[in-house]
Amino acid sequence: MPSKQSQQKGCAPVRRNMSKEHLLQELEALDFAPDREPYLPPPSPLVIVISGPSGVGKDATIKRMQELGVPFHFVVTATTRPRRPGEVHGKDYFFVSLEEFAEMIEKGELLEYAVVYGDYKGIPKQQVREALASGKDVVLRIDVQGAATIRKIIPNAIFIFLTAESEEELVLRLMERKTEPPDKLKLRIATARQEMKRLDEFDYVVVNRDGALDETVHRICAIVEAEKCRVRQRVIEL
Ligand SMILES: Nc1nc2c(ncn2[C@@H]2O[C@H](COP(=O)(O)OP(=O)(O)O)[C@@H](O)[C@H]2O)c(=O)[nH]1
Ligand SMILES: Nc1ncnc2c1ncn2[C@@H]1O[C@H](COP(=O)(O)OP(=O)(O)O)[C@@H](O)[C@H]1O
Repeated sequence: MPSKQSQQKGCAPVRRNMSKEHLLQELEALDFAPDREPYLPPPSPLVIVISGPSGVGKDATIKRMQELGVPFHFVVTATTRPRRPGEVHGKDYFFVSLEEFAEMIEKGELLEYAVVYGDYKGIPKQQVREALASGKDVVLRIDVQGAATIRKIIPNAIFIFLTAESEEELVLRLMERKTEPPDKLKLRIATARQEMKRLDEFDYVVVNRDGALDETVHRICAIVEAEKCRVRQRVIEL
């Protein structure tokens, strides 16, 4: 039963009266040497897919996680889409030509690729493999069709669907972002309507509420923490 004092502190750690060495000497005298091997191996590195319609806040969420020093490897994917103002090659995307992209496909360098809003996008396989081998959890920020492909290739990945509170909020964000001309905006909104119908292909859904980006980051980290406590670990074979 914790002492009155520790009860007052809540769950303060109960301090040992004797040093660990002293206790182990006593145990030795009893001719008993406990096994020092850890009971459990460290949790397996995870593949975390963050997907959802254009404009829900995938990029903003990942940028915020990076600012907060969340220790995931955020995969930089390849695209033939022209670079937007402020985007950096090798950071936001590997911006490549159509020929270069075709060569990546030819050489089998892509784990997955798709045409997304008229541009090619693809996941460099080696980058994912190296990140996992280094023991890091890997985040894939891909569209809904890409998530479906990854679910076939890496069934043990964790699939998180990010959404805005409403279609109106989504459209306002896309308009405010000013990255698409009106005709392309319409395509993204029409695509978003279809993508919202595929929510049940995912394991988790996180609503990225207006002005609550840190709450979104916290929720995603909480999902990953819980997944690391699974008895049956999601071991990734790639
Ligand atoms: N399938 C797939 N989708 C990707 C890949 N890289 C990025 N995407 C997704 O492509 C979609 C369009 O990305 P982008 O052109 O940056 O537009 P945004 O989503 O409006 O910022 C987004 O949902 C990205 O998550 C990839 O390698 N594969
Ligand atoms: N929680 C939020 N509250 C308000 N605006 C947001 C939030 N998350 C993202 N945004 C804004 O919405 C727009 C779309 O976000 P972005 O990360 O580009 O979406 P996606 O990568 O999913 O296309 C951006 O201008 C971004 O700054």
